[in-house]
Amino acid sequence: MPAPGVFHVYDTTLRDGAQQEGLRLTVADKLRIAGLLDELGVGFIEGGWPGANPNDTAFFAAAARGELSLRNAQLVAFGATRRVGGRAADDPLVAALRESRAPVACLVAKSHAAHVERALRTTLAENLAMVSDTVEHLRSEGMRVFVDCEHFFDGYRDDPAYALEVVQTAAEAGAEVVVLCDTNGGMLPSWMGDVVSAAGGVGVDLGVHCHNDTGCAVANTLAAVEAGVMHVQGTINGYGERTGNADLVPVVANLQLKYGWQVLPEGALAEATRISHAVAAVTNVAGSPRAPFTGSSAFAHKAGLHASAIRVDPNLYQHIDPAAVGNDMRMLISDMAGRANIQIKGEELGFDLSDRDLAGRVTDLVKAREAAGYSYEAADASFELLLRDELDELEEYFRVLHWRVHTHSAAGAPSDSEATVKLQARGDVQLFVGEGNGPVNALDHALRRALTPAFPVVDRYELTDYRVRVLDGPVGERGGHGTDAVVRVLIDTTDGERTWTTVGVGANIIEASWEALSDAYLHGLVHDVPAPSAGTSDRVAAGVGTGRDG
Ligand SMILES: CC(=O)SCCNC(=O)CCNC(=O)[C@H](O)C(C)(C)COP(=O)(O)OP(=O)(O)OC[C@H]1O[C@@H](n2cnc3c(N)ncnc32)[C@H](O)[C@@H]1OP(=O)(O)O
Ligand SMILES: CC(=O)C(=O)O
Repeated sequence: MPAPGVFHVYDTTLRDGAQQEGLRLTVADKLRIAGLLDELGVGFIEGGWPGANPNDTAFFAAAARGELSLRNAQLVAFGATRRVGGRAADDPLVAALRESRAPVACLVAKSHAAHVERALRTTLAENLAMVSDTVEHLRSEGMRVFVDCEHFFDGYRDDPAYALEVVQTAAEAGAEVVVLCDTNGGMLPSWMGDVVSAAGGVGVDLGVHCHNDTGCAVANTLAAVEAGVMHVQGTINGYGERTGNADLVPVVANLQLKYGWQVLPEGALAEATRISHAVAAVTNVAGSPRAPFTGSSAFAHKAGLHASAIRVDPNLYQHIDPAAVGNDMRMLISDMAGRANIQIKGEELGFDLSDRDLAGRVTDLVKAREAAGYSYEAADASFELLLRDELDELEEYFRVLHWRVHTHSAAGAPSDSEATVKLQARGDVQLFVGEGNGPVNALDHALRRALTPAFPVVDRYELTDYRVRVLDGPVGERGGHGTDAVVRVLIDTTDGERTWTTVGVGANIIEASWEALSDAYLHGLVHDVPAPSAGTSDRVAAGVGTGRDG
């Protein structure tokens, strides 16, 4: 396929993306996302619909005041053709497009005859007049104009002559690009080509805007490109109305890495994963871990057979080098692991597991522990502790002598928990009490206080997540159910820079939590403190700390 001359990468995250259920962007969010889109190197950023709501109007005003400076992209104001029976020059929403001071306007126009007659409730001729009047007016005001032909594909199937007449009218009025929209997202890739080719006969540059209702938004976009469109619209992380829009990163990654078209500035694609995740942090709507190219699982390998080939050459089980989109390969440890997974993961963690017997032993241990309910896939830190233990490289930072926790509740008052932890660290015995708003919270406070005299660094550790999963029971045994089931607890801990996850399993949720909790501290210490020798002493440093405010 020949490389295109001028190809438009057009992002509509701030307009159609914001039409996603549960997604709400402030002006500051929009400015931040626009900056990220510009870093990705898209050519056009559709900022919203000025005049339709105060937020979008304020965003364009902020951009016009210089609060947004774009290196690569042009800002686009979205709007509609003028109202039925009016004049574009007098239409308040058309005025808002002019006043947005964006250099480009993108107008949504009806192109499906049934929509004109039933939704717009006007004649086919008046709709054509609305298109030409609005395009000509904005062109005469010095704006570049693109036209989004809403429901184009459905409209073409119903009444091809009228759908093409709308394209022709927009082109003759001065639209630079006419965008064919699969508004209801019902198309399939093999249906795109003929329709795009027919519209191509009009002789104007065409674009495509696909929704994902058949799960084919990216494929439909690429099919339209193959049929000749030179302008692709999409959103970061596929955000958008209903099931979303075409995810722009897979679209551009496929164009660059598969077709060999340089559609983003040199080097920008390698920022795609960072930018996709940064946009998700602003929207507070996480992208899917399984998102092609940018998802955290996109290059994660679990199966033993895959890992054994990857050890020879990662390309044997990867369609691209993850670095091309700024992502990383990850090796997962689970009961589906073979020696190769363990060896690769071990090397990643800095251990030499080239010895096949040693790697085999660790593999068997992992499988046995997974059968008992442990899951190392999400708990890298516990896997590292298991590995160190098996290699005799796990020093005893502290020895727990005993712990206990109890919870009291009084009628009408919130329940309180109190935990006691007695341990030995750096030769001293520490006995501390912690209080908390639940048993795990109280245990955390007591353990932290007991460790602090020997290891002040633990003050930086913070538990950020705690997840419990009820399991069927160990393989081969009749599992408990309901309140006597085996549970798995996963705890995420951070020191402000690094985050690690530990796992605990037990029939008693408190015991499982204690295992995950004490391993979380142990893992932090292994990384932050040179290995001590535990030593012994009769000295008891006792104190009582209240965890609630600590
Ligand atoms: C396919 C897409 O996703 S396009 C983008 C859709 N995005 C949005 O709708 C979000 C922003 N929209 C809004 O804030 C509001 O709908 C507004 C401000 C645009 C209009 O609000 P209202 O004046 O209250 O009208 P309402 O939303 O009820 O109906 C839309 C009107 O626009 C008309 N209309 C629809 N498409 C077009 C079009 N392409 N050109 C001109 N008029 C149109 C409808 O016929 C209807 O007219 P009516 O008021 O005479 O019944
Ligand atoms: C314009 C647009 O968002 C659509 O047709 O889906």
